[in-house]
Amino acid sequence: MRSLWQALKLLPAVQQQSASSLLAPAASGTPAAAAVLQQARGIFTAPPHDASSSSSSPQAIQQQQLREQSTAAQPLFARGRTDAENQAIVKKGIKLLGTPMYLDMQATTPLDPRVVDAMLPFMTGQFGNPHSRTHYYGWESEEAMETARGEVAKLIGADAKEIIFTSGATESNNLAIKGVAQFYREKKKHIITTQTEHKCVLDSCRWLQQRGFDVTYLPVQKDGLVDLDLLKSAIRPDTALVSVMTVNNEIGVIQPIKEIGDICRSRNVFFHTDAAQAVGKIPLNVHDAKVDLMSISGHKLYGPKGIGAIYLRRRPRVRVEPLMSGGGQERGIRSGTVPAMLAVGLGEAARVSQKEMAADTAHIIQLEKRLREGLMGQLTGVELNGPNNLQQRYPGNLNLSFAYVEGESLIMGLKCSHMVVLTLCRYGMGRFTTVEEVDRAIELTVNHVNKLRQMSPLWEMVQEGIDIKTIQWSQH
Ligand SMILES: Cc1ncc(COP(=O)(O)O)c(C=O)c1O
Repeated sequence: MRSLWQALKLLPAVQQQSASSLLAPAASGTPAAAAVLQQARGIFTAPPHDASSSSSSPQAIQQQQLREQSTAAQPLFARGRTDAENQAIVKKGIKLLGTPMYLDMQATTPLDPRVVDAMLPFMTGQFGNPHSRTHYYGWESEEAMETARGEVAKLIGADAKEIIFTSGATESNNLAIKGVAQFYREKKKHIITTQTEHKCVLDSCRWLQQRGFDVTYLPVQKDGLVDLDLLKSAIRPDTALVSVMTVNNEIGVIQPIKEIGDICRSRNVFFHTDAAQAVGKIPLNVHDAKVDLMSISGHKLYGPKGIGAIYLRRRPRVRVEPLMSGGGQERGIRSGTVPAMLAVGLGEAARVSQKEMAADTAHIIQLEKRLREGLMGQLTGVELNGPNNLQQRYPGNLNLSFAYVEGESLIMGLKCSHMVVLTLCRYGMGRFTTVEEVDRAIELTVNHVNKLRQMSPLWEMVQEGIDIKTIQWSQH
């Protein structure tokens, strides 16, 4: 029946159009959508390492030319805006200081043009409810949703049946922590996590504590890593779940999830990892790491906001109590219509991330080195927060402390980074970050740190050779 309907192709013409033709009607039928997209709308470009650029077909050459034109003309942050819009932003003082730049990739990442392309048909003609079983519109949405599920699964070495779509990592973390705790509550009442988890993990644990569960919040070491001996000693016979994030959003530390997985499996405890900052950025395999539950966020891997997923292991099976009651979609674990368009975006983001991971990593490592060396070469009193090696730290997150500078003033001056606590500055780089953006960040940081230090009495003392650790500070 289904194939008959498919064969009939009863689709409005618009469904057959690509993103390029929808956005740039004059250019329809010409090159791949990503290239036309950027021409038509000024959307950011794919980086030079995009695999398609290596081909020498006329299409690929044209794509490359468009990319170069666009990259040269406008930095990422400005792309997609008119000059007047950029001017307005400058006036408002938002983010811009002369040259636009975006270095907050932990907060969110821009959509990859390939993702936009994949999603567009599902914003227009292909609008069916993926759970509608009786007509073609439903089936084609369902098929696209299942393809996307497969891509997400592939990226983390899972089976598609183990992937449940959610609204993002916040929901996935809530579902993992509250869901496991509540499902196994008759036998187990204890959860272990760390003090440096994302707020949605910590708040879910607090929520459980208010309902009679016990939670151990493990401290981390100076470099942000979990102490495995401490973890082992914290596990109790009634421990249901250990939740430790894969990559930390503030300092980029990569936790030893394989070792944690081994410990948990050997003690018969489920292991959940919030991998929002890791999926699509570093190689992950749920079997190698013996992960039982994994949280994924679409907008951290160049996919759309408002979609995410949770990996739930089938063998040995992990069960969760759903957070919501409803139509029983997603195997009864997550009721509510899956937004097929967003799921398709997440699937494409996962596919592209897998394909680009090596190139992304090489690109980001170069940028990180340039930024770190650029800052440390021109400023003294700069310290790296987190491990000083890229086996244990994601390079797209460079978190630095600037001594003798009040952090808030620095952040206000830079308008580029994210403030963690005073004197810390997080620089978040990704697939679309350019060398120009990094150089601009170096220039601005050096200028502002020097300016602020000139106003700092502490800095003056240090310059005079006074060891400020020996000073007795008055409380008045
Ligand atoms: C580590 C971590 N977990 C969870 C989240 C929440 O993700 P989402 O925005 O998809 O709910 C974030 C995003 O800031 C994050 O960095």
